[in-house]
Amino acid sequence: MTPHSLEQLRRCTVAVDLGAARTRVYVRDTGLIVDEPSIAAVNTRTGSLIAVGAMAEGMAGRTPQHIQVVRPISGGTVVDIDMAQRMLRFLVSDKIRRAWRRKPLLRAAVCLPHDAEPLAQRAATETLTGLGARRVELVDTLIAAAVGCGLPVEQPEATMIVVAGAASTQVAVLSLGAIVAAEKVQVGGDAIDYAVVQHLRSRHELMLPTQGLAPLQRALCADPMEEGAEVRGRDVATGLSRTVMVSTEHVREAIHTPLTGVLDAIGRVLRDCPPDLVADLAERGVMLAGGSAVLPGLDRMIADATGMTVQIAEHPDTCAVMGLGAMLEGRVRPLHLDPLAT
Ligand SMILES: Nc1ncnc2c1ncn2[C@@H]1O[C@H](COP(=O)(O)OP(=O)(O)OP(=O)(O)O)[C@@H](O)[C@H]1O
Repeated sequence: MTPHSLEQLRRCTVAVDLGAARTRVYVRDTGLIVDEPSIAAVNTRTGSLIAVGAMAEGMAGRTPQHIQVVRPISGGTVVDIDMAQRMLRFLVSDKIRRAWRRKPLLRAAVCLPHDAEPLAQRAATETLTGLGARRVELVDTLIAAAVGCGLPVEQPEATMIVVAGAASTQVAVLSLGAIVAAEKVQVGGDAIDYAVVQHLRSRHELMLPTQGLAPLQRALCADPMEEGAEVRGRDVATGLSRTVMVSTEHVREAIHTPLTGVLDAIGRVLRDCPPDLVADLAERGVMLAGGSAVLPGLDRMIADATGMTVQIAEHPDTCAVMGLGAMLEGRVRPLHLDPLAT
C-alpha cells in the first residue's frame, strides 16, 4: 500500500468484492449498495436472467429443468465473466446503472484473494471493464479487510488478520502497509458445510435440502450452549422426509477436521514472521474477519492454538469491501517518513 497506490485508489468511484458466496459493491459518497449472494438463475431455453442474489439463492434446488441456478464466481475467481457482468448489472440499482452509462470512464477497485493467479486477476479486470470501468485497481483482500477492520496497517507494528470466507481462509501478518507473511488455504464456509452434510449422511442417513444448512448454522450460532437443533431432510434409503435431532457437539467434532487446516496456516505464517513482529502480535492479538468468523468456537480454537487473544471484527463479512471503500474515500493515509526529522 504505497502512497502511489493509495493515490490511484482515491481516483476510483466504485469498490467491488466478488466473493465465492457474496458480491458486495461500495460506491463513493454513497456507501455499501450491494451485499447479495453471488448467484443467478437463468432460463436455459431463452438465455434470459430470471433472478439474481437472494432471490436466485431461494430458487436453488427448487427449479424446473429449464431454469438453472449458477454461480459465476467460484473459489474467489470469476469463472463466467459474462454471467458475472449480467449479475452485477442486475444487482446495482437503476440509478447507479444510469450513472455508469452516463459516465463510462469510471475507475473501479476490486479486491482479490491473496496470491490470485494472473488469470483470476484478468477475469476480475475484464468483468469490471465490461461494465464500463476504464481502469481497474486490484487490491489484496487481506489488506482491504485489515483496513476495514480498523487495524493500523500503515503503522510500523505487526497486526495479524485471519479472513475466513466461503471458499478459502487467508492469514497474514501486516506491517507498514504491506504483507510480511501470508498463507491461503482452501478451507472456508463451503468446506465446513460439506463436513456437516457428510456428518448428517453418515451418522443420521439423512440428505439435507439445499436450503437446510443455513438454518442449522444459525441455530448453532444463536446459542452455542444449545445441545442440538432439529433438522428436516430426506432419508437416504427410503427417500421419505424425516426429522432428526442433530447434536451440537457432534457437529463441532465434524467441522474440527477442516478447521485444523486453518490452524496449520496460522502456524506457518507465525513461523515465517520475524521475531520482533511476533512479539507485537502477542500484545495485539489476532483479528478474525470474513463471513465464517462468526462460526461458533472458531475464535476460541485459534486462541487455544496460538495462545493469543482473538477479536472478531465488528462487521466481519463486509470488512474487505468497506476497507476498499475507506481507501477510495481517502480515509487511509500513508505513513509519512520525514527523512530530515531529528
Ligand atoms: N452465522 C454464520 N455461521 C457460520 N457461518 C456463516 C454464518 N454466516 C455466514 N457464514 C458463512 O460465511 C461464508 C461467507 O463468507 P463471506 O461473506 O466472507 O464469503 P465470500 O467473501 O463470498 O467468500 P470468499 O472470501 O471465500 O470469496 C459462507 O460460507 C457462510 O456459510
